[in-house]
Amino acid sequence: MRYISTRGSAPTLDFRDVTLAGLAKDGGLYLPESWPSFSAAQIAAMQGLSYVETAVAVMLPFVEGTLSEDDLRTLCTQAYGRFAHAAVVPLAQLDERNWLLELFYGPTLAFKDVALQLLGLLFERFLTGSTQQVTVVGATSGDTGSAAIDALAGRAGVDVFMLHPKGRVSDVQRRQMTTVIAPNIHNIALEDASFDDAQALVKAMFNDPAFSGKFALSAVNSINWARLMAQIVYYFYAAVRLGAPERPVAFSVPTGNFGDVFAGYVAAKMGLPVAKLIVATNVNDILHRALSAGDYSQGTVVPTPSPSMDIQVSSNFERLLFDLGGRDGHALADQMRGFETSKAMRLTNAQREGAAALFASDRIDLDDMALAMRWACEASGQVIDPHTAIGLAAARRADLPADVPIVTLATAHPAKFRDAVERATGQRPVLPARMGDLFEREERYASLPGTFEAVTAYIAERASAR
Ligand SMILES: Cc1ncc(COP(=O)(O)O)c(C=O)c1O
Ligand SMILES: N[C@@H](CCOP(=O)(O)O)C(=O)O
Repeated sequence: MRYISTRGSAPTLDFRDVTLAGLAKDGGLYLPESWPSFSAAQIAAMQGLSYVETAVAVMLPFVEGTLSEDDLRTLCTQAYGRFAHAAVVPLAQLDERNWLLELFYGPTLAFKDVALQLLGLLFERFLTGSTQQVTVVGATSGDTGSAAIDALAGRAGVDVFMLHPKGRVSDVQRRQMTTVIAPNIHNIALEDASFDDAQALVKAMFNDPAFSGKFALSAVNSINWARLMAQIVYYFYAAVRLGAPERPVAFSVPTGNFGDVFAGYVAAKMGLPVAKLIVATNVNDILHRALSAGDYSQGTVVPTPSPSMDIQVSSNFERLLFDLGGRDGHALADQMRGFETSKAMRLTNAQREGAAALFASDRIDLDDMALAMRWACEASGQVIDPHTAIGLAAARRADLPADVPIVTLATAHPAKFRDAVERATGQRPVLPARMGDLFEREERYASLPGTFEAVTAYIAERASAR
């Protein structure tokens, strides 16, 4: 499989190089040059497969030419062996039509582990025995950072610099990052910054050829294709358990950077019968405005109890616009440059019509989020986190035929956001025993102004030039 950039002028890469590359050299995002597809019979054959075997079946076409089927199976067995549930990502039923896909049984209690546990092993595999060293620069609103740090701490050949907006992540999220004291892990709290500021800094570092070349930059955010590839798997895994390929299934996805739901789009492109992908945002609603009215314009980020979705520039939306717009990299590069200058953009008719065929969207405010948390408790005794609640609120008011099951992606364990959960439900979720002594551990991080100069100087002092 070869990978191409959304902006049409970066070199095409194989799976190994795309995994280590991060942002493409033309500022675009990589994606496969064509979508692999499965027949109904091949999807039916996934019924009854374990999570690991489903992962091998779904991901094999994407790694072709770089990893053998046995290599992929070994990596998936190791990655998903760390999950604290035999099903890896179990389904829980809420009522006749609503289901939760619980994606938070990994080491850091959020769906990011599903992809990052595998990505950590892929980095190790691709760097072991080579003289290549990489510097991972990442931006996080809490969950990517903790999952990436768990996956990469202590690994040879990789330094990690993780930027989070100071004071805008939960205490559990922050401690999961800042208490990992490994020589290759560097946490940076950006003062007076949002996640968007952190993400913009990461992209600026990639777009500075001198800096990115000198330090061999690499990415763990969902700009990295391998992140999304690993997330496609659970759409197949859930849908075949609920009757696919005979029965279409809808998914409601709490959304920020559009990575998780883009993986659902890819699953549909690969032949999975997806009735609808519901894009659920909090009040930081750029994606809802884009999908419902064609208006992709950046607002000011408002801090909410679902901090991981406090995002107003959704990186992976570019991948969707590219695919829906006929994969014209030069036209998309113009459109994205316009957005970068004016902070606003209109979707083309082709993009709007293409999106409307598969996507619905909703914006969930604080009251509706809290109502969904209380409903889940009352309907089935489930305590859910604020991000999952946003997905569930959107699922419950989606306009879909009554016989279509709706799977809400449960993206984080409620204990990661225990203050917000307690405020909404009166119940304080307890951190799983495997989180051990998180609140007793020493924290270590640097506080820096959110400027390119301050952050690159900090990285340059600590990362060795390659
Ligand atoms: C708990 C949680 N839910 C939902 C999201 C949104 O996912 P995405 O950015 O892939 O849209 C995130 C962060 O990305 C998250 O950490
Ligand atoms: N919600 C994310 C933000 C980064 O998104 P990513 O999927 O692009 O890594 C987080 O928790 O850090």
